[in-house]
This record gives sequence, C-alpha cells and structure tokens, in this order.
Amino acid sequence: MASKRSAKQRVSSGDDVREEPTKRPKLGNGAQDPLRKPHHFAAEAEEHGIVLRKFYPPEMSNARAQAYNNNELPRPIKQLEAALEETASMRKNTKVKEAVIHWFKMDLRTTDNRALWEASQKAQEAGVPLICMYIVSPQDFEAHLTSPPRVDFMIRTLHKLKQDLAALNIPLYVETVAKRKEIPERILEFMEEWGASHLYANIEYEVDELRREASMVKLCADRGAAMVLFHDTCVVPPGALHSGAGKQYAVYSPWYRAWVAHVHANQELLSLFEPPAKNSAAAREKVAALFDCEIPDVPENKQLSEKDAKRFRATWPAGEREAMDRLEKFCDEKIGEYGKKRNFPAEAATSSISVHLAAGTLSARTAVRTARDRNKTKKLDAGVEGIQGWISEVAWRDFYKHVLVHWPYICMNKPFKPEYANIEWSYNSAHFEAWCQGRTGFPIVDAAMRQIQSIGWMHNRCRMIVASFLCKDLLLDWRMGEKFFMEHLIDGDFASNNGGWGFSASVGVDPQPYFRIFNPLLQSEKFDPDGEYIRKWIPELRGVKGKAIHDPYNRGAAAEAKKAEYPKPIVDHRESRDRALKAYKEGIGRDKP
Ligand SMILES: Cc1cc2nc3c(=O)[nH]c(=O)nc-3n(C[C@H](O)[C@H](O)[C@H](O)COP(=O)(O)OP(=O)(O)OC[C@H]3O[C@@H](n4cnc5c(N)ncnc54)[C@H](O)[C@@H]3O)c2cc1C
Repeated sequence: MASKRSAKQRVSSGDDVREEPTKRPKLGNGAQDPLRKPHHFAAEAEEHGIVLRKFYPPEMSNARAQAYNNNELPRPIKQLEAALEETASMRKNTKVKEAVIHWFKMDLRTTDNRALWEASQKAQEAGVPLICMYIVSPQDFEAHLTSPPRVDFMIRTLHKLKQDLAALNIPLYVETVAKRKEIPERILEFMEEWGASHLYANIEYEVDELRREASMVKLCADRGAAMVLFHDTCVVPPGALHSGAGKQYAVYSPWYRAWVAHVHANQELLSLFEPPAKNSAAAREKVAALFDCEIPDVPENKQLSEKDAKRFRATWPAGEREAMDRLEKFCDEKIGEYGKKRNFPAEAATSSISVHLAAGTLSARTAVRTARDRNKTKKLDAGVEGIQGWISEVAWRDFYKHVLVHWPYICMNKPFKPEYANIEWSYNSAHFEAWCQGRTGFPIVDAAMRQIQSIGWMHNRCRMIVASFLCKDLLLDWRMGEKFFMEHLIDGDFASNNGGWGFSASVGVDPQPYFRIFNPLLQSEKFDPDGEYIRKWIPELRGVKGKAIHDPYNRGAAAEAKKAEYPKPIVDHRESRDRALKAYKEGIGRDKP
C-alpha cells in the first residue's frame, strides 16, 4: 500500500478560496434555449444576495421549474440512479484491493450508520483495513450558507469521532480541500495512495451533492474503482412512497399514513446498524501513518469569536454519545407530555435533537426506534399519544427530504409553487435589519430572533411566528429569512428549513394558505401567556408586568418600554396584513413565465 504520504493534515493545492475566478455567468437572454431564460425577477434575487452568483446561475424561470415537474429535465436523483445502473456490473465485479474507505459527510457517528457498517463488513470479508475520511470544504460551507456554530459543532464532533474510531483501530483522515470542484479528484488520489478500490458513503439529497455523486460514481468506474452508496438519512428512503395515482405526495397527512404503513410492512427499516468492526492489529499497522492526522481548525470563513464559541460549546456539547443522552433523557422525562406542551416555547418540552440529526450524530432511525421502544405497541400510530405525536414530527423531516428529491428546483431558490415567484416582495433593508436584530417592537418576534442569535436554535412555534412576520407583516422576500436562518441555525438543514419557510410564506408544499396570516399579538398571548419566554430573551422588558409584555406601547407600559429603549412596533399589523393579501393575490395572478 502506498501510504507513505505525510499524514499531517494538508490543504490541497494551497489555493485560496479568493482565487476562485469571480467571473459570473451572464444573465442569458435565452435566445437558444427558452428554458435557460432567467426569471423576470432574477436581478432582485441576485442584488439581495439570495442567489449566490459566485456558485450558481441566475434564478431560473418558472417554465424551467415546470420542466422538472413535466419530466422534461432530469432530476438529480435520476442522474445518480442512472450512473449507478450504468456501472452496476463493473462495481459488483470490482475486487477489494488493499483497503476500504468510508467517506463521512453528514453522518458523523459510528453507531447506526449504514454505509459505515457496510464498508466495515466489506473490509472484514476481505481482511483489509477500513479507513475513514472527512473532507472539510470551506467553499461548500459558503455555498450552502452553513452557519459558524454548525461548522464548529462538526469540527468538535470530528475530534470525538476520531477517538472513537481509533479505539477500533480505524483511522479518521481529515483534509481541507479549498476548491469544492476538486473534491472528487482528491478523493480518487486518496484511493490510489491507500490502495483502496471501494469508496462507501451515505447519500445526501441536495442538488449539488447528488450531481457530484453521480459524476463520482462514473469517475470511480473509469479508474476501476467502485463507489457504493446507501440511503441512510431518512427512515423511509425518498422515492419509496407513492400515492394511489403513482405520484409523489405533496400533502403531509396522506404521505404520513403511507409512511407509517411502509414502516409497519418493512420492519427492517427500524433495525439499527452496529458500529464498525475493529480493524485487526495488522491492519492498523498498515495504515499507521494515517492515525497522526490532525483535525483542522474551523476554516477562516466560518470562525466564531472566542466568546461565542464558549457559549455554543456549553449549550451544545458535540458527539454521538451526547446525542443519545439527550434522546434518552427526552424519552424518559418529556415525551409523554409532548403533545400538550410542545407549542409553548417557555416550556423546553421538545427534544432539541435537531442539531444532532442535522450533523448526523444521531440517525432518524435511532430516534424513531428509541421512541417506539418506549411505547406499549410496535405501531407508530398507536399507544401513548406523546410518543405518536413526536414520531410524526420526526416524520416531517423525512417528508421534506422526499419533497426535495422530487422537486429539486426548491434547492435552486425557486418556490415549490412556481407561480408564487411572481409576488413582488419588499426589500426594505431597515425592516430586515430590525427583524434580524430582534428590534421590530413585537416582543414575541424579537425574543425569538434574539434566541437564534444567542444559541443558534429557535423553538418551532417561534420559527413559524417570525417567518410569517417576515414575509407577511413585512412583505420581505421569504428567501432572505430562509437564508438568515441557515446562516445562524446550529441545526440548519436545507430541506426542513426550506419546508418551514415554504409553509409559513405559503409558497411551499402543503403550506399555510396565503390568506391565513398569523397575528403576532394573538400568537404571543396564546403560546407565551405569562410572557416568560419574552422576558427570558428581552432583558430590557423584564420589568414590564402582566399582559403588557405582549405589546408594551399599546398596553400601558409605553414609558417603561421607551426608557428601556425598546423600539415601537415597526408596522401596524392590520395594515400590513391587507398589504400582504393584495401582494399575494396580485403576484399569483401575474402571468410571468
Ligand atoms: C421557518 C422554519 C424553519 C425551520 N428550519 C429548520 C432547520 O433548519 N432544521 C431543522 O431541523 N428543522 C427546522 N425546522 C423544523 C423545526 O422547527 C425544528 O426541527 C424543531 O424546532 C427542532 O427542535 P426539536 O429537535 O426540539 O424538535 P422536536 O419537537 O423534539 O421534534 C423532533 C424532531 O422532529 C423533526 N421535526 C419537528 N418538527 C419539524 C418540522 N416542522 N419540520 C421538519 N422536521 C421537524 C426535527 O428533526 C426534530 O428534531 C424549521 C421550521 C420552521 C417553521
């Protein structure tokens, strides 16, 4: 095995991200291919930083989005499936050489990790070492808006993972690759250096990743190697569920019934995978140099200040053991009351395992299986109500990933319902800034925005309230809010975030109808009746007594609020509601391709 390379962590090509050519693709006029003509409002999306032109083309037309729906353009999952099919017999006949590799992505755990377990089996059968690797890609973090606390969480997790794997004689090699487009070639270089003919990984469902993997499957095959991929991130793999008419569900309730029935009929979907088997001492010797690899620091473009890092580390300890502890504790102490309390942000009645599901320190399968095993029945939709309810929430995560795979243009800045791209949004920067800073004068909105700024997480009810406020009360482009969330959430997950924004902005799959507009004051009174959550996150309002906390300027606490320099409401809800209804109605009716 050619493993003599220095195992010290290196940065490929020594290139700096800033050297990436900054030339942008031109806004084409679509003269040759009408489907390439950008959307009418593409310039706005570019100007307000919604479409990152450093990495992506201008916002596509609604007609192009429709072309995916009409099967005129191939979905990325189909491209991957075609690549796998094309190379199937070659991959099957590839002989194991000197090692098997598992490529960690958003599956940073040893337990119940399908591809890792399969890679381990392959290595054991052939009597060769299993090598694990992870690529740090600052450009992917930038293109995917990965938040600094999330990157920090992943790097902290890698340290733990390295130790856990080392105890099994398995090395974890981590390298920073400056240019994202060089990742496939760099991985092929590893394979050659380590004498590995097999590369195992779990599938990620975002468009960039599916397309990259489709080309990597072929690239590996061209070099006589096999890339072996598994569905792992969802309990039920995307594409497995169809309505009676054979179509992908676009409504949650029937989809959920089908999801439950599918799991009941395929109980193995809840069988958990063991951690990988130990490499033999001899195998460890063969790859000894790789154990010296150092885990890189958080890349420059995603670093936290020392103060922030300390806070995030205290709030969100990393690693799979922590994930399991959190899950077990929730199931022991809170799951029974989940249905009654989950909507009240002051209660801390939810599991807060989203950070672990996003990083893959916990699998959705383990989450559902653990909750199910606390129930009196093996049925997911029977028994203790709290357990049923919680499992159905975890299922929402699967639902949104299924949606992403079938409607890939939602990953390209288009709404699920293309005609909603014709709404004329406001781009009022003072309003957006007030929303981001938690200074809108609506206490429940401001408390929630301060929560996300402080701990990188926000209660689900509050996510809905602030999202509705942004796109309906302020009529700001929902994609600015979606982006802000990704840039700040420690549990940022494209599919769930896009799904949540699509729901609240009424532009997504199974959404809140556009004419149902949350009244922030009523939401505040209903879900934070004592103002406990507001007082926790808005210290300057702590002295405001009673119901005035929900609206201090209009409920007799104006002097106090003013003295505390808490802002007055930046909009009148009734007026902005009317404005939103008009803008939505006009936008949907507008005929723009
Ligand atoms: C505007 C908006 C943006 C959102 N962005 C994200 C995001 O980036 N990442 C993310 O994981 N979730 C997101 N959600 C969904 C939800 O708010 C969080 O998953 C949940 O608050 C996480 O807290 P928890 O782990 O305590 O949830 P629990 O209530 O304990 O639920 C358990 C798990 O079920 C899943 N889940 C629960 N509710 C939802 C939901 N509505 N949609 C999808 N999955 C759900 C999550 O994986 C969650 O961890 C968003 C929701 C909205 C309305």
